[in-house]
Amino acid sequence: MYEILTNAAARQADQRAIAGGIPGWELMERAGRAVAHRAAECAPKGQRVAVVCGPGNNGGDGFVAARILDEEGYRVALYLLGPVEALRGDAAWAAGQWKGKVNPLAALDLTSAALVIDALFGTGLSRDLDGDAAAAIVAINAAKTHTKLHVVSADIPSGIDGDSGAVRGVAIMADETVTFARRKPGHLLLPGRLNCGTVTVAAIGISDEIITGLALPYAVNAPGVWLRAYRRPEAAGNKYGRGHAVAVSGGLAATGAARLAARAALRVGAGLVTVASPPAALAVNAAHLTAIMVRSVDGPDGLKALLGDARFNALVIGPGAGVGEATRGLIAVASEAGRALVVDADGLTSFAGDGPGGLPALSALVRANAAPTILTPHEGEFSRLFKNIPEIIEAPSKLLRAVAAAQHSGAVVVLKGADTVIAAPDGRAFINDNGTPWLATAGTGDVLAGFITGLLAQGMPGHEAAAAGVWLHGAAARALGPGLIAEDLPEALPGVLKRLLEHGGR
Ligand SMILES: NC(=O)C1=CN([C@@H]2O[C@H](COP(=O)(O)OP(=O)(O)OC[C@H]3O[C@@H](n4cnc5c(N)ncnc54)[C@H](O)[C@@H]3O)[C@@H](O)[C@H]2O)[C@@H](O)CC1
Ligand SMILES: Nc1ncnc2c1ncn2[C@@H]1O[C@H](COP(=O)(O)OP(=O)(O)O)[C@@H](O)[C@H]1O
Ligand SMILES: [K+]
Repeated sequence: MYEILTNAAARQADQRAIAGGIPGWELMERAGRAVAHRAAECAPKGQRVAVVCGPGNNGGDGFVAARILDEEGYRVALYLLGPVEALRGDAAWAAGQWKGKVNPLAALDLTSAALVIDALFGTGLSRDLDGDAAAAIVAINAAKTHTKLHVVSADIPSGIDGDSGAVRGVAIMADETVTFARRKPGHLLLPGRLNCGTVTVAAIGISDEIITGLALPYAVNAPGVWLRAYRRPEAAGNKYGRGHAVAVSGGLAATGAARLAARAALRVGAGLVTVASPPAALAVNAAHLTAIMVRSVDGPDGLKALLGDARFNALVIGPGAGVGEATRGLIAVASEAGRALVVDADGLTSFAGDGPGGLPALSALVRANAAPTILTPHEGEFSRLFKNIPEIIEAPSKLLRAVAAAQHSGAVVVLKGADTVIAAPDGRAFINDNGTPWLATAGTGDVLAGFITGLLAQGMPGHEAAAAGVWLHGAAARALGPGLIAEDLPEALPGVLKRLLEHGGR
């Protein structure tokens, strides 16, 4: 159930199910029934329900839901955008089954309604809303603010773009969204996710074989997509088998970020962790570290000497590093030494722009390195790094921006935020949904970079390590809740890992 259906893939899935012998009207009947059943759980029988229907198949789902709720004893009023004669195909069939009145959408009356079924637009939304549809949505959202009106959306809240999560002019604020077969990007990406309320996925007869056959490149970031690649410690193993991670420290006044990353790498299971410290900051780092080792490393040459020891197998460079030539040099050394590498924070900004030493230099390093490189930008760093590449910056969704950036750079790109996207250069991507706004606090990004580095040190492949790091970060944050600070996140990991490994994360 982790796969994500784009609008086009949802249409393909419907078509394959129909070709496989389930008539389209039956898919619609099941879709409408699933919406009606969810709605019936939200309000007692006898209540007034307003069903708003659009001109396509999403509207058809609304006609089915209206009929079922009417049969179950609700007082249903149905409103349609446009004339009933304009409905085509399965939607026309569903309208034919509705024996009640069809009111124009402009006549929408929410007085004393307990429920709204939103079936205006689903995956076929193709432009910004205006006119009667926009007015109805504004009225429904406004009514919700001063009554106990419960809104259930069919497939996706109307006005939300299923592929990007963007609001097309105006969009329904739903309490419940019942989608079909699998979630769409718009259920996971902001702002769409905030409009969905609780999302339920109804099966409607589209089989797992159909979904598998579509070879979908996108999935929700859950243990199911990376747990098989996670390396458990071996019964007869030792720390050397679990990798040696290196966090490269900034100068005297900027050492904390690397220590946060180092602590995270250790907690997530790297066998050994070393902070590579500029000589001037050695005493500060040494004074703050216990299980983590510290080594004096003077600039790129010093790092090159350190990496003469092949056991240092994964590095994080960028937190607290400072922007410029020296940081670029460190990244070049790690990359040329063929090490798994997480480039974060100042490491990313050091390659901003497309001049010499800019993004092309970073991409060349990434492509020449057989080990994985992970870039972990937040939106600001992402814009700085890719600002001159229109096909990345102007891609129509956060999902596609991250995918384009991964394909362009050759690196795994973790585009952070409340809806972090983890994209691989082969075009696959995961969207994360277990974050919490309590993560919006200083240093949590350094911890994330450390989690990923620690997983890479243990030999996890790049895309899976990045995805696992993001999920564990979110799970640790949820386990802590309000008041969390970056330092807490690695300390919450043992409980999260225990639940994950013993009960699959539940
Ligand atoms: N057989 C199928 O294909 C199934 C489809 N289902 C439902 O069908 C939906 C997709 O149906 P459609 O492809 O017909 O698309 P929609 O029903 O989402 O909307 C398309 C219709 O809205 C119009 N439209 C698009 N944007 C508009 C705007 N901004 N203002 C005014 N009109 C606009 C289009 O011209 C078209 O008539 C899914 O979301 C799902 O709810 C389900 O019933 C399951 C089966
Ligand atoms: N509202 C939010 N919901 C979920 N996660 C968030 C939210 N805001 C920030 N985060 C997460 O917190 C981390 C912040 O990283 P970053 O911006 O690099 O901060 P810092 O540089 O202070 O470490 C990222 O993993 C990001 O995805
Ligand atoms: K809808």
